Amino acid sequence: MANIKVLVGSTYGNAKQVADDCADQLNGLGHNTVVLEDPELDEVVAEETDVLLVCTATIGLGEIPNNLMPLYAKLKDNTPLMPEKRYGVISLGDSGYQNFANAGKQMDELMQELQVQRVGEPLVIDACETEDQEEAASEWVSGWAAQL
Ligand SMILES: Cc1cc2nc3c(=O)[nH]c(=O)nc-3n(C[C@H](O)[C@H](O)[C@H](O)COP(=O)(O)O)c2cc1C
Repeated sequence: MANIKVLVGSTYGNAKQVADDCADQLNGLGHNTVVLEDPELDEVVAEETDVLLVCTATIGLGEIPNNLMPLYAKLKDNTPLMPEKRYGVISLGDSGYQNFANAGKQMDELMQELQVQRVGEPLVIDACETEDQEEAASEWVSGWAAQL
């Protein structure tokens, strides 16, 4: 079973809610999952961290939410390579905006840069089209967790 850190990027609470539900689900499957609302670099690079699950909304003009931005900047600056870790991405957005789900794309690119191994395809949840975001995430997590 894996030690999973959920890296949340949330302004209004949607992504946080999805992250909490996913953590419950993963813990129910026997994993050790912790949701980090203000993730620190140390917690992410820690040896005991096996898997990173990014769960972020997009804000502003396609930006990473304020609570996740410090980690993004530190990872960019320090570029700690983590080829032994795995990750997945849940990206919340609204296709009514120009830079649809851009924060999830940025986090995905960063993880690739840091050589973290991606598990599965990122899940993109469009607020315009998805009535039940938690349910969409839950279905995705089932498939994702099976690949861990
Ligand atoms: C002021 C504002 C700006 C937003 N900008 C974008 C954007 O550029 N791209 C996008 O895909 N979604 C954008 N969204 C939609 C949010 O990502 C979406 O509503 C998400 O579910 C919010 O999650 P949160 O409650 O965790 O912050 C924006 C929403 C607001 C309120």
